[in-house]
Amino acid sequence: MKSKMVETKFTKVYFRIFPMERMVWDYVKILDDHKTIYIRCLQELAKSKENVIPTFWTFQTDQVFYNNSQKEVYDSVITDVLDNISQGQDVIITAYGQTGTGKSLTISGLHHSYEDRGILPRLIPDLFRMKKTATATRNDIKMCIQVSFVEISRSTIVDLLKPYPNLENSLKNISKIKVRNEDEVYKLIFRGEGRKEYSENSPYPSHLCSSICTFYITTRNVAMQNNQLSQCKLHIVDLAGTDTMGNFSCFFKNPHEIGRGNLAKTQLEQFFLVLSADIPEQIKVKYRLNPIIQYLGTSLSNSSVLRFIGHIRVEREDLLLTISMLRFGELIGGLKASKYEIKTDNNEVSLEKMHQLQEELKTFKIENKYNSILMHQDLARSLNEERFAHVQRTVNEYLQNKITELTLLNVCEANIALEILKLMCKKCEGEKVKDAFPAKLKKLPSSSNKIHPKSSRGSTKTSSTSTVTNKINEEKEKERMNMAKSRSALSSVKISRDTVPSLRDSSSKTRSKTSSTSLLRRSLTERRKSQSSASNRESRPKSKSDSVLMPDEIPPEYGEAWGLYMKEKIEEYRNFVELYERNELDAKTSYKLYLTELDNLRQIKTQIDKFKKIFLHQAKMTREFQNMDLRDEHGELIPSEFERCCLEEMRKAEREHADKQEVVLRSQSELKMYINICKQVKRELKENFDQYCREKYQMPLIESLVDDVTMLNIEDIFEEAEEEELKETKADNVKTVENKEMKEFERFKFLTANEKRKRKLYQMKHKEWIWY
Ligand SMILES: Nc1ncnc2c1ncn2[C@@H]1O[C@H](COP(=O)(O)OP(=O)(O)OP(=O)(O)O)[C@@H](O)[C@H]1O
Repeated sequence: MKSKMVETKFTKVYFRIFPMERMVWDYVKILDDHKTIYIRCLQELAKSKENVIPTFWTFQTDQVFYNNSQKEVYDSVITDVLDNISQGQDVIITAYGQTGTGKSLTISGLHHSYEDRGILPRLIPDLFRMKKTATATRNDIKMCIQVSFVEISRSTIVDLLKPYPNLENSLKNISKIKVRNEDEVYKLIFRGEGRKEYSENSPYPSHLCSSICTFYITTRNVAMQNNQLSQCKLHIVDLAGTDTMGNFSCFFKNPHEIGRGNLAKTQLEQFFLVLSADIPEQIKVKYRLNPIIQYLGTSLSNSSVLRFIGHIRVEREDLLLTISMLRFGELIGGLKASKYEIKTDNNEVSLEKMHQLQEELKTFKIENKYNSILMHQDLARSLNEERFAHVQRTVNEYLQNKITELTLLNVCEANIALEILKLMCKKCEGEKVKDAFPAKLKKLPSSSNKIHPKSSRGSTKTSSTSTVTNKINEEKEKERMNMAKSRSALSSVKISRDTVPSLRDSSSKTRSKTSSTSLLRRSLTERRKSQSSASNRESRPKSKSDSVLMPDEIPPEYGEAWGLYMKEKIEEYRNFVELYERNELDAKTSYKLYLTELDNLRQIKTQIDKFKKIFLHQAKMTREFQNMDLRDEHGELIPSEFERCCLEEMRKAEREHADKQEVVLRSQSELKMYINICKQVKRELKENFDQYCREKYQMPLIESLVDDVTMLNIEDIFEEAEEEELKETKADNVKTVENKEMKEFERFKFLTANEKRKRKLYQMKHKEWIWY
């Protein structure tokens, strides 16, 4: 395969400035070209140097975004990216920067409106459009898209495409899901978004770890043997925010969480330092310590398309971090170009291959023609009397051991030979020869009458000539002679079953006919032979109640007994179903209520934290600032009015929190109760069925199955509730929203919320309550 080596620079670095209500441009300036950015030298900001002429650091970028819409950012960053992907080149798009500067908004924007959706949701329809264009013109080209979505902290990897708890030990176990349309990807990423780790106390959904969404795009030419044309990866990375302890922007993060973000950025920086150095040997993946670098693997090299979007603030307190981000960008931007191999002549290759394949196809076609002539030729037309006589002779000789092999030219001859053999067998058993000749032979043309005994017999009715009769008699005599000879030979003839498929089939039919016993026993043996219970379930008639109360735990062997039970004990069965469905409905309602209450509880908790960490702190600072350290006669500090108000509000919220906890616990036990009733109904139904089996067949259900009612999976009920919700949202949206893509985006949002709840629920189930 020919290829072209090109030396190109694929790295681009962008910066997005966080907008403020009142922007102060004293420390940061942007040139009109929107590519050069100036940052005030920090040394000059010291008090002693207040009146010096300001000097600035200069940084060159590929574009600086300030007050740009999400669409503008997307259009700039994605230029050429889709072309690179279609050529099979790996792409990494990364957002990095200080905490709360808009990385997640740029990358996902999933928590925002459709208009403010980020790069990831905008790329999805474009990717599928690309797939459509690539496959539209050529039927032999197929493109497959798979998705992975992971969250990486200091040293652990979480698979966001699996339900919580989804911690993975190895990169090999990360799921890679094939997606066929936008809807499927949206569902996955919205769910994954909900499974991420968020800060509990931040005023916006702040991510504590880095996340990577990867698309694996494989193009194949199905007409070729070695059919993979290209395979590439598109990684979309949202790095954890970096920060400094004590900064107001990260008040909700603990030192561990801040350290995690800083470490990720520092290790990446180190890696790029080595990449940019002129070292002859590329760093091997196994030396990449950081899990993000390991995960990105060979995609993280200077021959891939790299798009880095730095996020910065321009306030004085953030300048140090801003400069650090710009320097990081400068380092990436300065990466040396590397040689990249582009397959330039796919068409040439495919043409060459195409010629070869066409030649092969020609040969196959001719071979196939001959085969079909030999296989399907009609007996009456193609097997003339000489040939028929020859077959008969050959079979006789074979039976008399004169020859060791039966040479037959086609299936027709084989059929005739078999018929003759069959006939011989019958003769051996003393049956009449006359009636035993195959019906097919009657149809032979009249020319064959001379030889064909049955046809000859027919012709005797009409023909009066003695020659014909004589010939018939001769034939009969001959036949008799042959039979006598062959009788002795026949005892030594062994016809292998493998060479006669029809024999094999008929014998199996006979076997199956004779193996019938009682209903249940037969059902047991037959069903045991069948492969999986899943396929059995598919073949069963499906009614709603059947799916509810003919659960997996009843073995498929009991299927027929279950059918009879449903007929005979229908009243009892209906009662069970009714009770089960009523409780299941109650469980669903109760679950929804429980989640709402849980949400309320969380909100109150956030409010309490806000009072504790922000308002009270502010009140205290204000009092200290105003030097209002008033003390009572016992020397106790008298709180200011502001502090008193905050304390009062906080206590009120704490009382509310305690009440809400009570409500949550109550709804939790209510939910448990409904689930237990459902389980009980199932158990009782099984016992009832077991009783029925004992009475009817004197055969109980397997003991362990009666006792062990599979845990009624609460997640199943919730999944169902979720699906219902999805349908409802879909229906609602159809009424209100016009735009199709917008509808899709908005209707999947609740999936994120649901996943967050599920994660919380899991954590709460496995955690002890903290009482205030
Ligand atoms: N360019 C912008 N325009 C308007 N709002 C913005 C912009 N950038 C960020 N925000 C807002 O700032 C808040 C923080 O944004 P976002 O969550 O994207 O930051 P982040 O860098 O991902 O934070 P973290 O590091 O904590 O995850 C959000 O409420 C977001 O809406």
